[in-house]
Amino acid sequence: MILDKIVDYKKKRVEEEKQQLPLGKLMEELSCIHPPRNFKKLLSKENQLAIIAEIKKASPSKGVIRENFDPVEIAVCYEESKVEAVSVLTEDKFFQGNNAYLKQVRSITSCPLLRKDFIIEDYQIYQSKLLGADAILLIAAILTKQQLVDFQKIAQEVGLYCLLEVHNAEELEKVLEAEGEIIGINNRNLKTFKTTLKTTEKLMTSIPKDKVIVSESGIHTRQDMKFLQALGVNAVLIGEGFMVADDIGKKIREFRG
Ligand SMILES: O=C(O)c1ccccc1NCC(=O)[C@H](O)[C@H](O)COP(=O)(O)O
Repeated sequence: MILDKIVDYKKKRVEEEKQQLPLGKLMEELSCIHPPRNFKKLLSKENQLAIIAEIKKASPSKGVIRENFDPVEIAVCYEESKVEAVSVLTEDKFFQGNNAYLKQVRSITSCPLLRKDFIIEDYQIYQSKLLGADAILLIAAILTKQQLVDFQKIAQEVGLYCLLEVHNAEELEKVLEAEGEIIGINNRNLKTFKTTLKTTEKLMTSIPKDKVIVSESGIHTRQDMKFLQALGVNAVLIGEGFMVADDIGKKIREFRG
């Protein structure tokens, strides 16, 4: 499965990153920790479907999505369009992302930033903070319940929110046991790459009302937004739907209706 390949590569990549900047040195650079921008509050506005807009050049399912890719230009457009948060893909091999993109985007926007990567080690959590993230993604499919608990604790200590991602009932149970507060339902089946919003519709019913719910992947139209809002979802995470647009601002206005 693609996740296994991504995780295998990630393990090697993190080892290289540790050689370049060992944890001790990274922690020294983190000596002054700023609180995160309020990712959770911005996603849970009453009567409004919040948008997390993703900066995503390529993906394993689609290959290159945006040829003319300038992360800073895209971030400026997202900020001008008043999205609630921005997600920056930093994974380099499968998504053609880069840690530098997160740093660059941080320097030009005050929007809350989600670091979108495959977190499998403590090191990456501290690194996310240093790169300027306000939130990180924790994927239940690649982490144990204990890792979800431990990683959330570290994230809280350094001032990062966590978006805990699930795709099925078993993963959701794990995330609820780990007391995740912001739950992302990934509509993409990572075996087939197919997306269906029915995944959100189905899993929503088992999520307590006090959680913030983000529907992720495969959201392509205003109709999709309306469908998810009617279900009671708090926020959507959209990558490809914006990345394929010539005029991203216009596309966001279309999605908002
Ligand atoms: O996008 C993929 O093909 C993919 C494959 C394997 C693991 C993760 C993948 N996507 C990561 C994401 O979560 C999406 O980038 C995000 O939800 C936005 O999805 P979309 O709007 O469909 O681009």
